[in-house]
Amino acid sequence: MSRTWRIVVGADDAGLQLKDLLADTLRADGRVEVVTNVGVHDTADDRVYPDVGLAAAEAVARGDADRAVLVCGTGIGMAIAANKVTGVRATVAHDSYSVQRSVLSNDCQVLTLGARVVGPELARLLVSEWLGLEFDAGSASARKVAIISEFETGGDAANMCS
Ligand SMILES: O=C[C@H](O)[C@H](O)COP(=O)(O)O
Repeated sequence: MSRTWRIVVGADDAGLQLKDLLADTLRADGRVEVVTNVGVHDTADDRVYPDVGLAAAEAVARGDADRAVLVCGTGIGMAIAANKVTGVRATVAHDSYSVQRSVLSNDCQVLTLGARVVGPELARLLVSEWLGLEFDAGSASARKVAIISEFETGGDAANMCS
């Protein structure tokens, strides 16, 4: 069996319904150890995508969770917000190949989805596939991801290319 994951889920008002569906899907999956729902929890919650995306990404950066699934209207705002947190790599992806490469090429810990772009059943399928993927730190992709991490922590990323 593959490893198990601690997952944070979050959404803004546009992504609330899909986020709750995906939280249920994740909780029913044996590969998921725990799902932490950082909201929004209802339509009265006026937090917007950066509020939720940053909070979820910080949970991943702290090591409180392994990964996050974040939903807004397009997935774009959540990805932008999550990527501002040091050490976090997030992307929007609505197709199987991009979801796969986001992990295997880019070591993304955060998958973002657009509730106004992707249907619920495709979203559930993509999240299920995503759970089965794990970055290989010994792969040729690792050196490329390391350049980004080095830049992020103030290192001389340009010299890592030579
Ligand atoms: O990326 C942003 C999201 O799609 C959000 O749900 C909608 O943002 P907007 O209301 O600014 O268009």
